[in-house]
Amino acid sequence: MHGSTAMTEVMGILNVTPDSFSDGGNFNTLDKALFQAERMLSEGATWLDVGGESTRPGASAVSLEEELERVIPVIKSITERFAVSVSVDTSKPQVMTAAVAAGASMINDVNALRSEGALAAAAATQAQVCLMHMQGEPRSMQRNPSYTDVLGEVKDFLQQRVTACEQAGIQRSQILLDPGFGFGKSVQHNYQLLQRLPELQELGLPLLVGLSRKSMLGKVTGAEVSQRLAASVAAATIAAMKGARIVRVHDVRATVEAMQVVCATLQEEY
Ligand SMILES: Nc1nc2[nH]c(SCC(=O)O)nc2c(=O)[nH]1
Repeated sequence: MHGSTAMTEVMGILNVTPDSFSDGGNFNTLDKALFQAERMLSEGATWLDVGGESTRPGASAVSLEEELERVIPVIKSITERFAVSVSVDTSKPQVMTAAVAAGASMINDVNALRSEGALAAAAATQAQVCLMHMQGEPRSMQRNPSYTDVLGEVKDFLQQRVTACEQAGIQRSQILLDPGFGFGKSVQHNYQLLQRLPELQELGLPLLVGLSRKSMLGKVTGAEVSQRLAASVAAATIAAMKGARIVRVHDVRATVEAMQVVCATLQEEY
């Protein structure tokens, strides 16, 4: 029983890549992003994760200028208008610095601050930091992921990154950890990590997980990306029951209601 009186928080995904607002219409990217942000907040998200570079396997790289142009105006507008915590999904130190200056309060780095200058940039802000495990690079990570003990190796990697952060002057109280579902893992690896999530709690830091609409869910349901709501809510529920502090999702309303059921279940007293 991983009872915790605090309800698992829901982080809404706000991708500001060109294809993420391809629904036509005459709004510009910023307007669409603000509309989405407001909708996710009204649905109960307490975090919004703003990302300008897709980290899907095989995604093309985005220049620093382009990434700044995409995410900074959105982060600035959201934090000026709404009472919500914003994380920036980036691996570039310059984007980290600018995003926190624009109002972001978490740096969400799928590369766990391994880029040149990233540790120093994060340390210079007082922002929270999410360190995520990835085996290999987005371009090639899904070719042939292999582990002797996936949980043990993910845990060791995260511990090493925490140590690197502490040596750079980042406090443990600023750090969250993330096993990185889908980032250099087979379907089996992903489900082993989800099943053994409580063992990552032994690192003593809050866990953030991203399972929403991922291919590990498609593989077992046969559902297309847009048809993975039930599987995504189920996965978020399992993660929350196993101690996740934040779940990063596309479908905020449904997930918030699932978290309310988890919270009622894990409460000790009535
Ligand atoms: N912290 C964290 N950040 C993420 N950014 C993405 S992008 C791929 C997708 O959403 O399918 N996944 C994650 C995740 O799992 N954890």
